[in-house]
Amino acid sequence: MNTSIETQLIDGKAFAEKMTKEVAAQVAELQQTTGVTPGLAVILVGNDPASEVYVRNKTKQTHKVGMRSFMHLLPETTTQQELLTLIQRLNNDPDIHGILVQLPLPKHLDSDPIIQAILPEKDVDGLTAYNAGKLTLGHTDGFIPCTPLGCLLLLQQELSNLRGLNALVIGASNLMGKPMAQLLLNQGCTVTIAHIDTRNTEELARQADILIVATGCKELVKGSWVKKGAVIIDVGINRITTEENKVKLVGDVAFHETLGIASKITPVPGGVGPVTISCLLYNALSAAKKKK
Ligand SMILES: NC(=O)C1=CN([C@@H]2O[C@H](COP(=O)(O)OP(=O)(O)OC[C@H]3O[C@@H](n4cnc5c(N)ncnc54)[C@H](OP(=O)(O)O)[C@@H]3O)[C@@H](O)[C@H]2O)C=CC1
Ligand SMILES: Nc1nc(=O)c2c([nH]1)NC[C@@H]1CN(c3ccc(C(=O)N[C@@H](CCC(=O)O)C(=O)O)cc3)C=[N+]21
Ligand SMILES: [Mg+2]
Repeated sequence: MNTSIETQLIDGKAFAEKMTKEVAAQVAELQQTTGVTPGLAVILVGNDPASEVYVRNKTKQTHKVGMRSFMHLLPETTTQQELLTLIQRLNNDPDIHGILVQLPLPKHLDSDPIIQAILPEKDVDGLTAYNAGKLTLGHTDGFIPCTPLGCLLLLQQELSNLRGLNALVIGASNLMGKPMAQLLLNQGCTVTIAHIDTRNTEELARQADILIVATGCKELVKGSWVKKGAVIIDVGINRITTEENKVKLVGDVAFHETLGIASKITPVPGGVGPVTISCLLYNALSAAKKKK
């Protein structure tokens, strides 16, 4: 039988607006009670298209909630040492509570030592060994990477209980796939991670109740890969040029093919992206609160 079901869109934008309002109220309260204004420093080296989308929206939202935003737009030619020196300076600056280095960095830079130079208490992206270790151990007092945290919050809104569900995470980066899998495991899901060398990703996808895709390959996941009734979280941000010569964003899932098969899916744009930003603001607020 080939009956089609109604696929619901998960409104990340609306979720993010609610969360951002809550953060704004807490920023105002923190200011009143302690005089502290949370400050977030963002470092972007060169020009990665997905990072540019992120930086644009982030700067707007940071100001909207009453935080300070310190943008460091550095040329493609920046050296490893220059970047390390900047991070040292931000680590020592009491007005900066959170530091975020946009990934990927240009190829001539070695990103891991740069990330690890960030003080764990300012690591609002949750990428240092300290915070990644906290997540793995199930501690709840470290910083959780913003995108997987946002995906989890959306899933918790849509599904009352994640326990026992089969979850497939496609993509295994330190920024997204790995922490996502860990979060889902901590919630009681049976988790599988697929990556570039996985041989049967399609077959694994067909068994997944929850499908989370973060690969940077536009429209990788086809409708035929999706189990009927699955919940899909599409993390991909890919810029394409349409036949009418317009630039638009598409995800890592062939969105239209999943309609009638998935029970719920996050659109791109308007899905995970805005929630990532709210989670970043939330983490920056937490960093400032711990400092007071
Ligand atoms: N909406 C949002 O808020 C955010 C969106 N993004 C977007 O999500 C995507 C992924 O980001 P990120 O995790 O940082 O990217 P990375 O490039 O760091 O990681 C991609 C991962 O996907 C794997 N992969 C690549 N191609 C395939 C494939 N065909 N099949 C299975 N696995 C594959 C890679 O495997 P291997 O390493 O083995 O090559 C790697 O593990 C990007 O489009 C990015 O722009 C990212 C963060 C936030
Ligand atoms: N250290 C690090 N941490 C990251 O979290 C990180 C990163 N590097 N590098 C780049 C990716 C990408 N990313 C996005 C976040 C929000 C939107 C976003 O706001 N998206 C809107 C776009 C709306 C629009 O402008 O069209 C949406 O999807 O609706 C996009 C992309 C975070 N990333
Ligand atoms: Mg990356």
